[in-house]
Amino acid sequence: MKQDLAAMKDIKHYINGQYVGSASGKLFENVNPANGKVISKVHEAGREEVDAAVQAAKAALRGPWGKMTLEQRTAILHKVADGINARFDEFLEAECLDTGKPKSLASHIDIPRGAANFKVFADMIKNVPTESFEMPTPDGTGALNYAVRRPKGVIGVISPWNLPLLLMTWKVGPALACGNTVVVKPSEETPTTTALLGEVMKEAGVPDGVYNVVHGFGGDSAGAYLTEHPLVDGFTFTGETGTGEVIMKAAAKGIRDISLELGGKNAGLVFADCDMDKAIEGTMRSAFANCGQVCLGTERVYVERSIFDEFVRRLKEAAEGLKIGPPDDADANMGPLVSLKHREKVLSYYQKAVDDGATVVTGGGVPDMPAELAGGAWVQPTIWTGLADDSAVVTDEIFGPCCHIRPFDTEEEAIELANSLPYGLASAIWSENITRAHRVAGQIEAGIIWVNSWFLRDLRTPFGGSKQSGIGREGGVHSLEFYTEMKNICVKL
Ligand SMILES: NC(=O)c1ccc[n+]([C@@H]2O[C@H](COP(=O)([O-])OP(=O)(O)OC[C@H]3O[C@@H](n4cnc5c(N)ncnc54)[C@H](O)[C@@H]3O)[C@@H](O)[C@H]2O)c1
Ligand SMILES: N/C(=C\C=C\C=O)C(=O)O
Repeated sequence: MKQDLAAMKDIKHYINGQYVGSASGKLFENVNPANGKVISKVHEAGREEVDAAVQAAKAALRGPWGKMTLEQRTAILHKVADGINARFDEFLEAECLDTGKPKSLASHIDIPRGAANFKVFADMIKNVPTESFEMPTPDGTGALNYAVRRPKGVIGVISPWNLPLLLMTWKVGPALACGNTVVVKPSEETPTTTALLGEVMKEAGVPDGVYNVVHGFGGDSAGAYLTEHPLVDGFTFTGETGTGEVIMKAAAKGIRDISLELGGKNAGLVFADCDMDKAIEGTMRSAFANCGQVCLGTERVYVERSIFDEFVRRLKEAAEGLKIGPPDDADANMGPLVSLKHREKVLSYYQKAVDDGATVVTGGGVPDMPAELAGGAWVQPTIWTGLADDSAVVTDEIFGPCCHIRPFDTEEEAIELANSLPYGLASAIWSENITRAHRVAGQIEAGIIWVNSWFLRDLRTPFGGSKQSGIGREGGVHSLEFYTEMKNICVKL
């Protein structure tokens, strides 16, 4: 059963505990974004494969998985986490081949969190209480109410390409901990680690049909077929806001619940009373980490006027100090974008910035790379100033290694600027005046606020976006709320 990575040249669906190809024989290419070379061929699921996966997931709810005790289920999820860690290097290699991200990044974030997401929720579900109420009744004997949690059923999981294993297991971990079964449709850009996880699930003792994977695209492909399937009981989606709208519409047919983690255009607020070293280090990571392909990243930086010139100069210095290179380059701290197609989008904004009159502080184009990497989706880390607040570069999510820096004069102005867009995902506030930091944090219209930090993650906390950045919260008990149905039982005494 064990397929090493080399065998993953032909990435099949994982349905009912088996790797299966598409009946249509339709395949698409999985390309290495660091050099443009084809890594593998991937089977594109038709309605037939998606139906087989959903039927397997439905049946598994009534099989051994549905009959297991909480202890048995959570013990298996710990084994899944151990299985990922036992094959750490394979997952690392697969993730970095698919995304081009530096191994130094994926080995600290993507893969460890891929395992942790199973352990955290296996432990959480064992310790979360429900509720009970005693009530009086006219005849004086009273009644007892108590609530119990039950799995929602078959969960459709649709995940993005920027943190493929992390963001997929951030959903699959709690979904399985709560006793559900899943059908996962990973991004067409990054299929491998989701496919590989099927082997780990099998080895850990996850019964067939509990974890299913179908590959393909969105509209008119596997993604849409999954959201249109009537036997799916709920959907959890992470991706672009526009895609979230489409999925929400599909979920409405049959009244299926949705959890949406969507796009953002996050603001960093840098006050003159900040610790400049911290603010530069944090803003540099939030603008350029993962080649700027992090939903929580900062693409808008608002800096108090008195320190504006110094901040711009130092962030320029930091950006120009980044080492751009392929995953195996131990010194690289920025890889390529995920695809040439995504690079076209990012470079169109680089051009738009110039057309709109921006000052290009640094970057704005494509770096010179060695011949063997010339086919990769490389871009320069880029900083702009001088754009109008309504420039598309300042209002649209670009999802690349770039940010626009704008001065402000008052706290009220900074808050108004931060809240000026329909997005509301995350924000970072840099100030050593803790009263001010708390005051400003309470007024920013976003789901996730960091003060003097960025991407510091406690997995028990509520994670999600406001406004057009999402619906619902993941993390801690908030995930359990989505992946279970609460049932109240009232007993007349
Ligand atoms: N809020 C968060 O936690 C979070 C985290 C990571 C990424 N994101 C967002 O994700 C986006 C980048 O990821 P992406 O480009 O993969 O997003 P995307 O919306 O293009 O695709 C995400 C997933 O949805 C699928 N999909 C696309 N159209 C579909 C349809 N009509 N029906 C069903 N499935 C469909 C894709 O195949 C992919 O698997 C950015 O906007 C980023 O902000 C948000
Ligand atoms: N959901 C999480 C990260 C999202 C990153 C977005 O690109 C997480 O850390 O749990």
